[in-house]
Amino acid sequence: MPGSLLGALALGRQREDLGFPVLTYIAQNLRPAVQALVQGMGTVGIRLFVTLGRLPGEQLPRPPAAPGPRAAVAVPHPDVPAARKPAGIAVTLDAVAFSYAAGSNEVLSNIDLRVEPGEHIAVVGPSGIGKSTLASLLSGTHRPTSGRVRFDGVDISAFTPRQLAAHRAYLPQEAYVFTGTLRENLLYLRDTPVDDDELDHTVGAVGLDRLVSGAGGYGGLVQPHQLSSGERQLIALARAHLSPARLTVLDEATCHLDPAAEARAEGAMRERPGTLVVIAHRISSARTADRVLVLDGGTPRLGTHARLLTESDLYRDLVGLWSPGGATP
Ligand SMILES: Nc1ncnc2c1ncn2[C@@H]1O[C@H](COP(=O)(O)OP(=O)(O)OP(=O)(O)O)[C@@H](O)[C@H]1O
Repeated sequence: MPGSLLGALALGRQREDLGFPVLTYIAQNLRPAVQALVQGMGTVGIRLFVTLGRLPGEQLPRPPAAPGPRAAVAVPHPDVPAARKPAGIAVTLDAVAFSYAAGSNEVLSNIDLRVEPGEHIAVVGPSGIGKSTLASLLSGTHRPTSGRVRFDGVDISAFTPRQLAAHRAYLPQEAYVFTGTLRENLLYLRDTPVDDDELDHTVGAVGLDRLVSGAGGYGGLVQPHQLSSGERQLIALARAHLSPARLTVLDEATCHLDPAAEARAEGAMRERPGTLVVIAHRISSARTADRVLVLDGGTPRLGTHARLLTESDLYRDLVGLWSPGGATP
């Protein structure tokens, strides 16, 4: 691998949680050719097949700061449990469109979406449909070509990277861990003191206990290259759990964890106060979400798992193919 690419990868790792996922950009640059090949084969079935590689199940073999023009209107959605409403950010997309280059096709067109404060949304859809692009737009790492993204009614296009980082934690697939103590790594997004009780709570909830004891406690030194991909993801998840962010966007941020570890970590993020958007890596993420956003290239559908099973052919296909025994809620 050329030195410059290694340097760029290192830079991407350094900045990912602050909204500069250079590594993600590099990875995405390699995607179009592969996805063009798959899409060129021209069947929805093939695209679903690729997507199901990201939604593995037990029975399937793994296949290859100024107020914006619109004030925040806190109208709770009836599907959102009342106990979780107060703590999170309301995220709205108004007629959002995005293309990666001037004159190229829009990856996302005319997207209207409102995520309620404290709500947990899972995003599903065929490979290459724009889920990661949506995650980047929601977290402010990409700016819409047209339309607006708002946090609590405020257009985020004027936010500085520091302001964005104060509002939301964005975790892409490749987790950033740096050489330093475990405590330094865990508190990287935190600007207020944390006592060991709080650290213990997060570590226990996310499932990082074994790594903490292996490191000899929070003062133990962490070397990124000595950790597995899953361990790095757990550190990044614990860091987000400890952060003040009221919006967390997980873009396949648990993909290197086994199903049990993923369920535990995602459960911890779900219990944490705040709004949560998960680009679903397994269909279990969709089952546990308040609502699921199905991207299919047309108008996105947003609904509960149960409702989508009856109303969305694509969603039913995804769930049914994941679980051949039947698409049961
Ligand atoms: N940096 C980029 N430059 C140009 N095109 C890109 C870039 N990143 C993604 N794309 C294209 O945008 C489209 C949507 O990609 P995106 O990664 O958002 O889809 P996805 O649904 O997350 O896919 P997957 O499930 O495979 O991860 C794809 O056609 C992809 O090739």
